Amino acid sequence: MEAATAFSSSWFLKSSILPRTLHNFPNNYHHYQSIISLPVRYELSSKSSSSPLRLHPQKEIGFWIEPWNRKKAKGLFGTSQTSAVRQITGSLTCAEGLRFAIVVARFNEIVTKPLLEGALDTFKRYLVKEEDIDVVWVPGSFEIGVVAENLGKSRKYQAILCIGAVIRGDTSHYDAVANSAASGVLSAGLNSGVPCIFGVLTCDNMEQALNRAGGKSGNKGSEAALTAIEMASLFEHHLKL
Ligand SMILES: Nc1c(NC[C@H](O)[C@H](O)[C@H](O)CO)[nH]c(=O)[nH]c1=O
Ligand SMILES: CC(=O)[C@@H](O)COP(=O)(O)O
Repeated sequence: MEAATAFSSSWFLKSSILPRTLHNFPNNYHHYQSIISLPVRYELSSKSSSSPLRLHPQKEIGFWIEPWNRKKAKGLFGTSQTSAVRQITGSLTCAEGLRFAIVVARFNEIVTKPLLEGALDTFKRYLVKEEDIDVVWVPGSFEIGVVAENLGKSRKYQAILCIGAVIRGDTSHYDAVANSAASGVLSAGLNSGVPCIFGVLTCDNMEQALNRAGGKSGNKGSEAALTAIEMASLFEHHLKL
């Protein structure tokens, strides 16, 4: 996908898609919105206006290099791209139209609120519409799993983002809540078949937590939103049953 974006922005591909090549494309070529044939005797220039290929940076693009040209193409995309192995990843640039639920714990709200804001901001930057996001508040991180599983099973969302902050106290309660939150989110994903993302901080003290909620260590809510988009895209565009 990243390679395809680079193509569309700076290179002009003088070849055109060969129906023969499309016909020969192995297995699941229908997974891709566009398939580019690279007969390797391509010519590149920066004049993209008259390109016969309309590359859309927000669409998944599959590359098919004819077997007899693969040796020559080696190095263009790295060796793995030239083998017969298909590599599949979710995309961050196909987030439009995907729906997300965020389950957020009220406990340690001073931390979870900025984590939520970071997540919402990232969804916005990646073109997820506000109406495609539902935020569900729960009392504490211990409660996240059951709600996430329920939301996953509703089939209304492509990914569920779970946000919480477990901060160590004087007793072993921390371990119980942190472990329950982690296994709850994991089970929710496995049982519902919908990606459930672990955006729950497990910190030794409040300073560590605030640093990760928009402080000097970034915003883990924002990072978790990116993971949610990638996983939602992976499932929606490639792994749908
Ligand atoms: N101590 C923390 C909690 N504790 C509350 C539990 O999550 C739960 O709500 C309660 O045990 C009732 O079932 N929650 C956090 O999210 N973070 C904590 O540090
Ligand atoms: C992780 C917690 O639940 C925490 O608030 C418990 O604190 P303590 O161990 O001092 O009771």
